[in-house]
Parts: sequence; structure tokens; C-alpha cells
Amino acid sequence: MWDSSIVHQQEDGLIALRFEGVIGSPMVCGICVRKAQNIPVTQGSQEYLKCNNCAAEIEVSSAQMKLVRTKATDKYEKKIQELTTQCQLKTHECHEAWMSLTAANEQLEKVRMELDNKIFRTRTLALEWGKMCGSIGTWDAAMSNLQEKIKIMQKEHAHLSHEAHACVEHWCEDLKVKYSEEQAKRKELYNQIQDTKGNIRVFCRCRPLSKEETSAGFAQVVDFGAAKDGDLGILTVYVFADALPLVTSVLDGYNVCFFAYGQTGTGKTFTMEGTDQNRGVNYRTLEELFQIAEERSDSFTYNISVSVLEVYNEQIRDFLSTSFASKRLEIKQSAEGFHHVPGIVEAQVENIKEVWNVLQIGSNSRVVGSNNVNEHSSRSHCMLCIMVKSKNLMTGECTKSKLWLVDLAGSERLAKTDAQGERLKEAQNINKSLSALGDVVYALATKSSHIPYRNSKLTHLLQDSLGGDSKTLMFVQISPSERDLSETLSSLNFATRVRGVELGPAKRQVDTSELQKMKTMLEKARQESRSKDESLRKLEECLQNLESKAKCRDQVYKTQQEKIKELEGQLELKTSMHNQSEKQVSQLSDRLKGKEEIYAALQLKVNELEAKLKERQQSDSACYQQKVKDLENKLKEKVQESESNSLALQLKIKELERKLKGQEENPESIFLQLKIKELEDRLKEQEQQLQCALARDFAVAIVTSPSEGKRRREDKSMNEAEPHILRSSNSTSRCPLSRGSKQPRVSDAVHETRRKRYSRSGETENNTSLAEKRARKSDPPKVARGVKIAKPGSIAAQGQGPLAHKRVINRVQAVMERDNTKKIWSR
Ligand SMILES: Nc1ncnc2c1ncn2[C@@H]1O[C@H](COP(=O)(O)OP(=O)(O)OP(=O)(O)O)[C@@H](O)[C@H]1O
Repeated sequence: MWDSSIVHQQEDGLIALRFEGVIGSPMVCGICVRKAQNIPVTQGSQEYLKCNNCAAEIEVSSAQMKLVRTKATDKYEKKIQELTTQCQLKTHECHEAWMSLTAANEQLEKVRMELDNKIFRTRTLALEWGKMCGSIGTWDAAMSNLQEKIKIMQKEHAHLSHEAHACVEHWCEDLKVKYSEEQAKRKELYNQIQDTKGNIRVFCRCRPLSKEETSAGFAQVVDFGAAKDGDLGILTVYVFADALPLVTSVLDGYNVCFFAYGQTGTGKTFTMEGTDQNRGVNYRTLEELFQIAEERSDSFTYNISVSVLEVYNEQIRDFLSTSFASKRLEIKQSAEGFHHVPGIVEAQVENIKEVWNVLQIGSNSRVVGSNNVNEHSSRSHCMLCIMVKSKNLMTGECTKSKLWLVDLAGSERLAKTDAQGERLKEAQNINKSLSALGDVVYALATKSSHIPYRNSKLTHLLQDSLGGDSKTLMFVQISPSERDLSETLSSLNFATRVRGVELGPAKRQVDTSELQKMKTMLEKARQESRSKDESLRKLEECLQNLESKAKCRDQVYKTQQEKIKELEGQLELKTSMHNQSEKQVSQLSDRLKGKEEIYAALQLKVNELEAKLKERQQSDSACYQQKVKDLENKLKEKVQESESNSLALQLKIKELERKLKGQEENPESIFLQLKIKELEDRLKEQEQQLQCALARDFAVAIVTSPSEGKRRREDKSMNEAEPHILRSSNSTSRCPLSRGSKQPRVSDAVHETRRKRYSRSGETENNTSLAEKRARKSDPPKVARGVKIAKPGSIAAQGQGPLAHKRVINRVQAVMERDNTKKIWSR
């Protein structure tokens, strides 16, 4: 390497050499032309910076420029670092956002799964609820049915109990009341009977004188004034008043007989039948009978029937029968002792009107069957039989009684009438029946053991109503005329006999058949009652079972209701949780949307950065390729230069070795050795610098791995604003990365060069001598410049005289001073 002060290029392209400070004739043994090394100290190359304020160009040295660039590089490296950190932070945030999004999605999925499960459970619960409602409805229906049955049974039970109690209480109360009433009536009747001295009363009624009698001049012989003494009662106003209590007796179950006795024309029919204006005993009695029956309808039921018949010539004729002419009626006695006429018509009547109609029918039949009604009626016993069947609704007692209303035939004497034939027979039969009646009365009065009831049809028919077990009322009809005096006295005598009859207490005609029936019914009722009691007991047991079942079902129902409440609570809880989950889902959805927006923005940014990095990478790769080529060329040149230098240095070393041998004991040589060592160190440093620079360039050119692509793209995008700075920083920062891969190649090339050089000089590595070491350390150009003074052909190199030696020392000192000056500048 030639100093610029002595080597310069002329305008015509020739290189001129100028030797300064050289005495004698320097010999040029070889010229090596190469590009000057960029050494700041020796070269002193200048560069220009542009001021940011005034845009003026400022001249700075390359070292300063390097320092400035290094500072800028550091600054931009820091910026890059910051941007890298920010980018990493953003990437981290993106990653976190993505992770959060993923977690949110997972949470959302979990919430959706939970929601689906809850909806499923809710539906399952709804189905269970529906089933439970259905079963509860069935149970309710069964329960209501059972409750209805229980209610019906309870009602029946209550009704039966009420009936039983009512029967007992009402029966007792009514019995007491009615017993007291009956007692009072009985007492009254008893008093009346006692007053009349028996059960046969005799009312004597005397009609007034008729017009005929009056016109004929008959006087009235009946002394009504004498009747006031009590021996003869004549009722001129109202005969029936005292007969009413006997009507009550008929309804009480006693047999009663009203009959009218007396001479023909004395008013028997008038008394018994009466007229429309003046009703007779029959009508009044029946009227009273139905009235009392109506009054007793709440405690008694009465079955009243009417028969209308007559006894004529000892024959019984039924006026209600449509074929009475051919029908012969007989009197029979039933097993119970009652006397009745089998086949006789018994017309059922409900009221007095029906009775009156029946009586009219009988009266009409009487008219049809007789040519002379008046005569016929006078010679027959017209008999009206009212049969009363009663039932006490409280006691169930039944009675069967009869009321005879008899209009007797006239009792005139036969001698008086001088009857013959049929008329006589009629009169005899009338007398027979009336005599039989008298005999019966006599027998009753004399308390005879035999009562001749069967002596006539009349007494036979009236057997149940004449005598000790019955009550009898006789109306004695007399004529006030003196013409009928004897008949009147006869009738009064008869009445006196009848009145003298003292009958015992009347006997109620209890219907034993009814009693038997009632006993049967009672037994049946008892059996029914027992069966009902049994069924009632079963019903009670069933009721108890049902009640226990109802209690169990109530318990089940309560349990189900509690379960339903619990399920409803769970459902409400689930619903609230569901609502909360929906809210969370909506919140997470909102957050997810936000994250997605951020992610999209970041993705766009990443795409933009990737595109920029790609562009930059493309541009950088071309630049780096060019740079690598340049560096390769430079390396080749340096290798060549090094080889030439090594040759020159070998020569110099040989020369120096020769000189060294000569000056081994010279102190200057020691100094030179030290100096050589120092130069070797500095050469080493420069070599290292060179290797570093080469490795850096190689790394930039070669090391662009795919793994670093992304980071480089990011760096590129971040440093795109200042590309020249980024390139410089990359070469600097990535030097250590490339050192491992490329540096060995450079050092190998250098060592290979050296190895060739040593082999050329005939020396081996194993026989490394001090001279060889020196030769290896003499590579740096500065040493070469120092050695250049002692190059072949120079006086010092030839070892000629002390002056040359002095010059060498001076030269070495100058070199040392210059190196010192460089160190100071470098610092
Ligand atoms: N109390 C009286 N007041 C007014 N007139 C009476 C009374 N009693 C009877 N007579 C009249 O006497 C007449 C005879 O009466 P009634 O025919 O009733 O007698 P009798 O006893 O029934 O007769 P016979 O036995 O023939 O049937 C009738 O014209 C009747 O109107």
C-alpha cells in the first residue's frame, strides 16, 4: 500500500510515484495496485450530513458518521424494540382476546347446554306436572265420588237416625198428647154413660099434632111439662146433639147402633133421613163422621164403606146391588167373631157427598122394588151400615167397627090393622123381628147367659152392635094423638125396657187380622231393621275405610301438593336462572361482538403489516443480494491483496530475520520485537473487525430464515418509514446471529492463505519458529507500512551503518507516535 502523498493518479490515468525524503536511488522491485483500505486514521475519508434545520451539508468523518449512525441505529433499534414490544403486547392482547373469546364461546356453549338441560328438565317437570294433575284429577273425581257416596250414606244414616229418634220422640209425644185427649174423652163418655146408666139411651120424640088430627078434633095427650122432671125427655129443637159423641166412638173402634123405633107414621124416617131442609140422623152422623176423620187424618187413616140394605120378611136385600132380586144374602160370622153378609156391596166413600149419592142409589132401588113405597118402607127395616176401618199411624193399631143406622118398621099391633095374607105375613115378620129385638134387650137387661140374636135377621145383623161390646141409641117415635095412645104406651114401655138395660163397658173392636198383619209387618220390619242395621254397620265400616282411605289420599294429596310447590319453587328458580343465563348470554354476546370487532381490526392490521413486510422483504432481498455480491467481490480483492501482502511481508520477514540475527544482541532489536508484538496484536484486532464486518454482510445476505420472516416483516413494517436506518440496524444487530455460520469460513480462508504462504517459504506448521510467528503477525497494513521502511533495497534493510539504523529507529518512533495519535482520536 502506497501512501497517497507519494502515489497519485494523474489526469491521463497514469499512476505517478514520488519518493520524498529518500537519499540515493530507490529501487522499485514491484508495484501492487489495490483499493485503499477504509481506515479512518490513515485514510481520513470524509462524509456529509444534512442538517435538519438549515439543510446545510456538514462534513463529518467516517468515524463520527459511524458514531452518528450507531446512535441512530440504537435509537431506531430502541424504537423497533418498543414497536416490537407493542406489537408483542398487541399480539398478546389479541391472543388474550382470542382466548377470552374462546373462553366466552365455551362458557356460552356451556350456558346453552345448561339452558337446554334446564329447558328439557322444565319440559320434563311440565309433563310430570301434567301427569300429576291428571292423576290428581282422577283422585279428585274418585274422592268426590266417594265423598258423594259418603254424603249419601251419611244422609241415609242421619235420616234413619232422625226417623228412629222422631219415631220414638214423636210417637211418645203424640201418644202422651193423644192419650191425655183420649183419656179426657173417655172420661167424658164414661160420665155420660154413667149418667145414662148404661150404653143404651132412649130419646123420646113426640111429633106435633098433624092437621088431620087437629081437624078431626084430636087432643094432644103428651104432657111435655111432665118431661121436665126427667122421666121423659122430649127434644123439640135438636135431637142429634147428644148423639154426636157416639160418632166419635165409631171412629174410636166401637160398634154403634142408631135405630128408630115406633109406630108407623110417628116420624122414624123423618128422624133418620130427614129432609133437605132438616137433615136427619143419617146425614148428620155421617157428616160428623167424616169431619172427625178429617180432623184425625194426621194420626189415623180411615177406610169407610157404606152398605144399604133392608130386612123385609126376614130377608136381607142389598139396595146397592144391581141384582138384589135374585140374590139371597145370609149372615155369616167370621173367624174373628164379626158378623157380616158375604156378597153385600160395600161402597167406598170418602166424603159426605159420596155417602149421600150412595144413599140416593139405595133409595132409588127401594122405590124400583116396591109398588107402594110408603107402605113398603113401613113394613121393612131399612138399614144403613157404615163400616169403618181405622189405623193408628203412630201405634199401627187397627180397628174395624160398624155403625148401624136403622129405620125400623112400624110397631103397630096386628089386631088393630086386621091384616091378612101377605100383609099379615109382613106384620108377623115385623112383630117377630121387633119381638126378637125386645128379647135381646130383655136378655141384655136381665144379663141372661143367652142373647137370642139369631131369632130374627134384624137382631142377627145387629148382633155386633147390640149388646155389651157396643153402644146403642134408640129413637122411640110416638104419636101425640090419643088415637095412637096404646101404641104410644107400648113404645114407651119398650123404651123403658131398653133403657133399663145396663150394658158393661164397651169393647173396642180391634181388628185382630190387622193386628196379625201388623205383627207380621212388625216382624218383617224388625228383620228389615236388623238387615238395615247390618247394612248400616257395613256402611259405617265402609265409611270408616273410606275415611281412612280419604285420609291416606289427603296425605298423598298434601304430599303431592308439597311436591308441586317444591317443583314450582324449583321451576321459578330455574326460570330466574334461565333469565340470568339469558342475560349473561346477551352480555357475553355483546362482549363477543366487541372482541370480534377488535379481532377483525387487528386482523386487518396484521394483514396490512404482512403486506408491508412482504414488500419490504422483497426490496430488501434484492438489496442484500447486491450487497452480498459486492462483499464477495471485496473479499476476493482482500484475499488477493492479502496474498500479495503476505508475499511482500515474507520477503520483509526474511530480510528482517537476517537483520535480526545480526542484531540479536542489539537493544534496539528487543525494542523492535516488542513493537512487532504490539503490531501483531493490532493486526489481530483489525482481523477480527474485518471478520465481523464480513460475517455481518454474509448474515444480512444469507440469514433470512422462515422462522424469522414474520418478525422481520413486522420489523420491516415498523421501520418502513426509515429504510436505510433499518438496513443498517439489521446488519448490526444480526451480526452475532451470523457469526456462528459465516465467520469460520472467512477465518478459514485467511488461514488457508497463510498456510499456502508458509508452505511456499518451505516452512511447516510443526516447525514453527519465531520468524514464522513474526511473519503471521506482520499481516496488518500498518506493520507493512512500518516494514516498508525496511523493504528490500533500503539501507536499513541491508544493515548498512549506524545512520541507517538511526533512521529506522526514527521511523519506528514516528509510526508509534502516529498510532498513539490514532488511539487518542479513537477515544
Ligand atoms: N117431628 C116432626 N115434625 C113434623 N112432622 C113430622 C115429624 N115427625 C113426623 N112428621 C111427619 O109425620 C109423617 C109421618 O112421618 P114418617 O113417615 O116419618 O113416619 P114413620 O114412622 O116413618 O112411618 P112409617 O113407619 O110408615 O114409615 C110425615 O108426613 C112427617 O113429615
